[in-house]
Amino acid sequence: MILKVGVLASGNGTNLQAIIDKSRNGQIPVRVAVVISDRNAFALRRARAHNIPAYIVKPGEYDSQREYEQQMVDILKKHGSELVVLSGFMKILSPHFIDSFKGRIINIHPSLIPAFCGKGFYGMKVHEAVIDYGVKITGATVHFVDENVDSGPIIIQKAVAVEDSDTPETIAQKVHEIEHEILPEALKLFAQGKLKVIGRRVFIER
Ligand SMILES: Nc1nc2c(c(=O)[nH]1)N[C@@H](CN(C=O)c1ccc(C(=O)N[C@@H](CCC(=O)O)C(=O)O)cc1)CN2
Ligand SMILES: NCC(=O)N[C@@H]1O[C@H](COP(=O)([O-])[O-])[C@@H](O)[C@H]1O
Repeated sequence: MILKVGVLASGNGTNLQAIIDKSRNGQIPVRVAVVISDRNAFALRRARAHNIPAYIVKPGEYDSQREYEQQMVDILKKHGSELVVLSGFMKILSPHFIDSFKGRIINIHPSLIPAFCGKGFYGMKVHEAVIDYGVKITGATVHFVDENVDSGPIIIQKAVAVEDSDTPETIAQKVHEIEHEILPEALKLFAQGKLKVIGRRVFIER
């Protein structure tokens, strides 16, 4: 059974590219049905290069957060999205959007949640905070999305060492490599129906 996913992205789209590549070569039972961004992100160019419908939906063009989010919901449902993937998406979604896809929204975050997450922690800001704090490991997290930020049940995490020579840029590169592995894996597990959420915990049927 091929899972149709809708992707929301605000940036370069390397995680989107990983999903596209692994779905096209049959590694994961997934098809990217639509991509939406809040800005003219390079991720949209990646989608169009593979003939995937791609939309810019700008929050500032709507009278309310609800109308903005409803436009995205309508597009996602028009394209048959069964799971919504936040792949470097930079807008915090309200309960209206969350309720429209209850239990069917996942996010990739570039740290080991609950460290370095929440409002204000995105992109390079996360890796800068990792260096500033002096932690010895970091990594990436795939989690279900709820109405709070980066607080949903965790699906997969993978860690990497922070070396003395590391910079935010070198950490970003190492974390990206992890992300491009664990996000597709999480999609595969969801598509196979192998994720069971009990309270805050996600149990994976092996
Ligand atoms: N309801 C939820 N919405 C979103 C979640 C979530 O877990 N629950 N995850 C984020 C993605 N994210 C971290 O993984 C994240 C994205 C953005 C921010 C943030 O502080 N954004 C700034 C605006 C930045 C911009 O517009 O460029 C802000 O809101 O002030 C924090 C975490 C996606 N949505
Ligand atoms: N808090 C959200 C956040 O910081 N997300 C991060 O944005 C990057 C997007 O990269 P990409 O556009 O190349 O996939 C990724 O590192 C992702 O974890």
